[in-house]
Order: sequence, then C-alpha cells, then structure tokens
Amino acid sequence: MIQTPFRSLTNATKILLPTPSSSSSSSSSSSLRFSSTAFSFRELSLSSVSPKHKGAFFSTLKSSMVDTQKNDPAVEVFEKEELAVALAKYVADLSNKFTTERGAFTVCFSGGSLINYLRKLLEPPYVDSLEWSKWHAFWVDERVVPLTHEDSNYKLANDGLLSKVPIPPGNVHVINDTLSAEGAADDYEARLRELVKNGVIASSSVTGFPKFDLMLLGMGPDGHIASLFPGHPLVQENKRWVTFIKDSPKPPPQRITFTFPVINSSAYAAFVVTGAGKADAVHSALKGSQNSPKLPAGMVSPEGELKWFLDKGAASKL
Ligand SMILES: O=C(O)[C@H](O)[C@@H](O)[C@H](O)[C@H](O)COP(=O)(O)O
Repeated sequence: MIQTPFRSLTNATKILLPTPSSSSSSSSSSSLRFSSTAFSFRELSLSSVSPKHKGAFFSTLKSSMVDTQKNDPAVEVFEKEELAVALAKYVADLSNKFTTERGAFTVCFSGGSLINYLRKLLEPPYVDSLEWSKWHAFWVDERVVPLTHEDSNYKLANDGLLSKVPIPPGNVHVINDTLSAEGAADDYEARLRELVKNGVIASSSVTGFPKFDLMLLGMGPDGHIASLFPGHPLVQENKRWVTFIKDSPKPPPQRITFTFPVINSSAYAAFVVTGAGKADAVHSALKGSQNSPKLPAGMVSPEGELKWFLDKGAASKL
C-alpha cells in the first residue's frame, strides 16, 4: 500500500510505487522508498500472442522483467517553487548525460502548464552551462494552428524557453503549419524517420520505434496525456509514430500527437502535474483499479525511467 507521508517532509517526498507483491520497504529521513517487483505498470496480454510468437514473446518478457526493476515510477511531491527547481535539475542532469553520451539531447515538450515549470532552466547555473547547441526540441503533441497562434504549443515553448537559450533554429522541430492535421502528422513522422536514420534520434532496439531521450508530459484532469484522450481510439494506435485528431475534447479540436509506442519507447519520461483538480486522475493513473479502464496517463511506461513531479494538491488523493 502507498503511504502518504507528504505532510511530514519539507522538500520532496519520493515514493517508488509498490506492487501488490512488494516484499520489503525502507525509508530514510527525506524519502520513503518501497522495493517492488516487476510488471507494476507494464500491461502484458498473453491472449494476444500467437503460438508462433510465444518464444519471442517470452524472451521479451524475460528482458522486460529485468528492466522493470528500474521502470517503477518515482513520485515526488513538492511545493510549487521547489518543483521548478527540482525539474530544472532533472532536465539539466539528463542534458549533461545525453550530450556527453550521444552528442545530442532529444527533448519532447507538451503544451499546457509544463513550460512555466521549466523556467529555472533560464537561471544560473543552467542557462550558461547547458549544451543548448546539442538540444533537439520536438512536441509530444501540437495543435494544428499557425505557429504564431496563441494556441500553438511551439509558441508557448518558444516564448517561455526556447527563444531565450542558444538552441540552433534547425534543431527546433516544429510542425508544418501550412498542412491539414493529417498532412502535418504524416510530415512530422516522415521527418522523425529521417532524424532516426541520421542518428539524431535514437532507435529502440526493443520496439523499433524512435527512442527520444526525454518526454516531458502534462496530464489533464481527465487523465489525458499528449492528445491521447480516455476512450478515444487513438489510444490504441500501435503502428503510426505520429497521428492526428480532429475531435479533441480539449480545444482546439485539431491536433497531431505522438502515439503510445513512441511515448513508451523513450529513455526517460517525466510528468509534471499540479493542482487538486487532477488528484483523482493522479490517483487513478498511479494506483489504478482492475475494474476501471486505464487512463492514458496510467499507460505511460517508458523503456527507461518514469518520474512524476507533483504538487501537494495533485498528490492529495494518493
Ligand atoms: O497541448 C496540450 O493540450 C497538451 O500537450 C496536453 O496534453 C497538456 O499537457 C495537458 O492537457 C495538461 O495541461 P495543463 O498542464 O495546462 O493542465
């Protein structure tokens, strides 16, 4: 069971979510950590595996059992200012890791409140020390509006962060805003394929989908992520890298979005979720229930690490 020690800790509460079969737990002064076993957030369905593919399935299963020790989501709860401080450090550490290891850092932005929480990257020590020239910016989802429009996720990120740091314009991978939703999704996917070929974006040896270094995700009060909404057929898309929606419940209606296989092939993924209005969805995504369908936010399971940055309101029902 998840305990809720949030009130007793000053800076942040760290929780590794336990599965029902957790065997032990330990705690330190500033964090509470549960050991946990595999499968906690990875859905596996044997019924969908044909006898012909069972061998491959079980070898993948074996490797995912090894991997899932590091896949359990880490949840941290912050005061608002502290959340921004911790998020900047998290992104900066990954920037340093990937620019050193692979000479590029591929970061995918969402829209919404996320960008404002990245503001500490514009302050010392990060603003002058990060290798911005090696960043490549992408969008997990984008609204199909002109790039100059107030609703554009690019404009939001550009105004709030990208225009203030020396990322080469060619590394900012915006949608083609002259195209229809369908055309923009096809075009974005084609450009991602080119960047995988060139080695700018890594490729997952497990899934064959692009493996972005970091996905930065928000979540709506309904549990949607990117432009993948609960109950919408796009949530099940498993072939396309980028797809489109013309009836988004959250305006504006026309958007393009990464699909789950792309989101879940990433090396790192982080949620930034704040406000008591999202507490139910946070609870449902993290603790779930066998009886209710999984929210899109509960289906996020990157190849590497998943982290949730929450404020006390968003964590209030855990
Ligand atoms: O373009 C979008 O609308 C988003 O990418 C969307 O998925 C967003 O991240 C969530 O709706 C959370 O938004 P807030 O943080 O503003 O609630």
